[in-house]
Amino acid sequence: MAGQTDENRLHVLRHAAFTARDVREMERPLLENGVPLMRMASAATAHVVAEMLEDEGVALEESNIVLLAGSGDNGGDGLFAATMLAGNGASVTAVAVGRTLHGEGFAAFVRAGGKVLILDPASEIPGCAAGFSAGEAGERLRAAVELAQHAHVIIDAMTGIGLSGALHGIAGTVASSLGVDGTIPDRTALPAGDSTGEFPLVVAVDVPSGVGVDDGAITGPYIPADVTVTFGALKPCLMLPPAAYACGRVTLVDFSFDIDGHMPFVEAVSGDNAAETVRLPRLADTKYLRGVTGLITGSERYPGAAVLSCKAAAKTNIGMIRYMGPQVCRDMVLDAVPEAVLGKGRVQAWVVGSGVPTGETEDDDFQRETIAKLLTHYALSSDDDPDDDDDLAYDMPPLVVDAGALDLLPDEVPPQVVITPHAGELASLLTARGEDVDASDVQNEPLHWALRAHELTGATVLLKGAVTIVVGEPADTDRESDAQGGFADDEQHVRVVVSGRAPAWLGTAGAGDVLAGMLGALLAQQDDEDVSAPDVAACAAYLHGYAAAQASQSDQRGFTPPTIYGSDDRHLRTKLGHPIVASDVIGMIPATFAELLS
Ligand SMILES: NC(=O)C1=CN([C@@H]2O[C@H](COP(=O)(O)OP(=O)(O)OC[C@H]3O[C@@H](n4cnc5c(N)ncnc54)[C@H](OP(=O)(O)O)[C@@H]3O)[C@@H](O)[C@H]2O)[C@@H](O)CC1
Ligand SMILES: Nc1ncnc2c1ncn2[C@@H]1O[C@H](COP(=O)(O)OP(=O)(O)O)[C@@H](O)[C@H]1O
Ligand SMILES: [K+]
Repeated sequence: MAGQTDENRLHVLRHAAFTARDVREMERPLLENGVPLMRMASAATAHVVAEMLEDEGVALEESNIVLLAGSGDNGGDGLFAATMLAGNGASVTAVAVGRTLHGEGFAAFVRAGGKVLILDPASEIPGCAAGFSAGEAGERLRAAVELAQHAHVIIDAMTGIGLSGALHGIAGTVASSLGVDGTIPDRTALPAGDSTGEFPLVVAVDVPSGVGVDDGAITGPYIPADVTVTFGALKPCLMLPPAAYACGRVTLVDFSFDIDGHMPFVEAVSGDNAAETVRLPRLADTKYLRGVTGLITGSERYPGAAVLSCKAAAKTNIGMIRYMGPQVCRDMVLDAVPEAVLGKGRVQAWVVGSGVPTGETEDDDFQRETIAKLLTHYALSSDDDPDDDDDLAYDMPPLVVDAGALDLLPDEVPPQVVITPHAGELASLLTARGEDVDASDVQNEPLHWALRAHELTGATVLLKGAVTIVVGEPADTDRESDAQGGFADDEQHVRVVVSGRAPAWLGTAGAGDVLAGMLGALLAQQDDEDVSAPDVAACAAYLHGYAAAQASQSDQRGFTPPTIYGSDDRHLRTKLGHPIVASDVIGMIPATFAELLS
């Protein structure tokens, strides 16, 4: 049984992220017992840096390393790591970006022969002359940036979980000179978060300094890392977009934290989770018991979306699909899926809007009218004044609202309504509700805006991207407290789940239609009320991503669970894969089920 427990713990460590506050709570008892966490953190960091140099064929004695050190414990971790590297022959310069340096770390570093460059004229670091002129401060800054640009490795230890707001001051200037300012990482998608191997390699200590630790937002300067060595537990920024794209490969140093005693703030779905949401056929099943999905998708303008959504749904383990749409779509759907049933009837879940143009257009009026009529059954009265119709809305089957149906969403809906926008669509939905936001704001702070959309509408929000974020209510939420406006006020009450299973090859026309169909089918087969809508939605994104990975033969993912420091699975370069079209993803759905269920 011990093995089983270890396996569970490992799964949680690799798929759950905890807020900075919880991480501090988890480290406290260990620190009180005198466990030398900083020494453990720095030894692991030094080891990872040495391994990276070895991988690139650079001997430690020949290497130039620049440590960017802040004045907190993150800088302390960096200084002790740098001490070990200097002690083993590396040439290491510590650049102090704050006014102070961790006392013991600094003393050890100097003893090991490390060099120090201080940038702040007002700094108070023993033995380092300060009070230099503004001109000299500028010279020193340029020299530090130049040194770092020509190093083999930059160790980024400016800020860790103690960051507040965007990086400012000297740390901010250093980060924007060496990295980027406020833009999301623009890098080639390589398997296992691999780097291109170009110097300087960047190793982030705990987290890349400057990214939003708890929300993964990018609002200021930071240095994208090739590798992040993180301590104790994953922080949300290592999992949430866009910060996760700035972390590179992640190594987690297990400090034996009491992870069971704390609620993760974000969880990444795994293959096991996805398999659990699949309803296995039963001996006495009928097509109706296996679930029926109704789709009102496609239009005269975009008939292909009807085919993609219907075919994807039909292949995602259900008994039947019903399709409603214009003649051209009906013909194409029947051609692609002769099993489809046309017209109205009982369903266990709906999918609406994929391939339906937004706004008023003549051709598609009928499609939008049908969707609008269906959506009225999901409209809730305002929070303060629940009425009997709300019960009917809560009793409606789950509904996926995609693309051209998003602007028809009622003001407030129950949580079995899952909206599936990309960043631009979420920005439009929020703008229509009075928020001042555009698509790039959503890309920079996706969690914030997904939470806002959930709070405003009550819907489960699936925000698409390389890492897809889903927010909504946990399974055990009771409706009475919702009606009193209880949800979303307290972030603990909101479930945040991500899936980063897909390779970037999936960013191709029609991929969203395929996801909508798969999600509709996965919702139709749920007969366990303990599974929350956000979990089902994230698992649909996982299955979709997995099928895309199979179709493109790619090992690249938006989020790769971390390697546990000290385990044997030292990183191997894996398959990059090849381009695909959305139909290829549908073709791989059966193989995905076979693989995940075996
Ligand atoms: N978890 C664990 O188990 C263990 C954790 N450990 C390590 O401790 C780290 C946490 O250390 P911490 O608490 O000292 O805070 P830290 O991240 O160094 O940040 C404070 C510094 O950042 C600065 N600063 C803040 N905001 C800023 C801004 N916007 N722009 C610019 N500067 C800003 C702030 O400056 P100030 O505001 O004081 O001027 C101060 O200098 C943690 O991440 C991990 O590495 C390990 O050693 C052991 C085990
Ligand atoms: N860089 C990426 N990496 C992985 N998956 C991606 C990436 N970009 C987009 N995707 C996925 O591809 C799909 C695109 O959907 P969408 O934008 O709605 O396309 P369409 O409207 O053409 O169907 C989403 O599931 C999204 O998560
Ligand atoms: K850092």
